Amino acid sequence: MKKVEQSIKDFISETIRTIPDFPKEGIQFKDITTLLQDKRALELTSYMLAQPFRHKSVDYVVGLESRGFLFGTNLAQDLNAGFVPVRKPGKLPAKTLSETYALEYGEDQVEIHEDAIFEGAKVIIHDDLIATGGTASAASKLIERLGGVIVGYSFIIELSFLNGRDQLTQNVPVESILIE
Ligand SMILES: O=P(O)(O)OC[C@H]1O[C@H](OP(=O)(O)OP(=O)(O)O)[C@H](O)[C@@H]1O
Ligand SMILES: Nc1ncnc2[nH]cnc12
Repeated sequence: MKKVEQSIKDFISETIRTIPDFPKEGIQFKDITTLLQDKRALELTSYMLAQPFRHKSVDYVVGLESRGFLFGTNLAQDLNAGFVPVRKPGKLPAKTLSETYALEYGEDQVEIHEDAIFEGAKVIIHDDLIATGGTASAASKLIERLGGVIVGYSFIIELSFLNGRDQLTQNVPVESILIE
């Protein structure tokens, strides 16, 4: 990796704080609010998220509620794509598809508007963090049920010891700025 890229990663990493035992005992919670507060980290994170996909044709960036919304719309604009939210249950107003999944802590459900993407659309799934991969995998199923084609995954942080990437659609590039 280029030296400058590594120093950007080191800088971004330093702006993220780890909160022990939140929201449950044993979870080392990665808090990106401190990254968001820092205008340079904010700009560099946007830059680093877009970098691997700049020359790819992308129709939509799908952002996962809620922290996947923070950089998701910006990433969509950088890639000349639209933005589609995947939300927690009962939040989207029109007709939806749902998928249930297991979290690192607990269980949840995600939904997408059934008219959100067209058949054959090229989609990048973005979230702040991948842990077990349950959320991104459930979102992948929603997109594939709508006939979308996942062409990339984009995360700020990957907790690689949880092997979340094994849950994702195979043979699709997974781009994480920071791998722990
Ligand atoms: O890979 P997984 O094990 O599925 O975990 C990752 C998900 O967990 C966090 O979201 P959370 O459910 O805490 O919701 P929030 O973004 O609304 O805070 C994170 O932002 C990811 O969406
Ligand atoms: N350790 C963690 N930190 C922040 N968000 C998470 N979502 C799942 N696990 C997490």
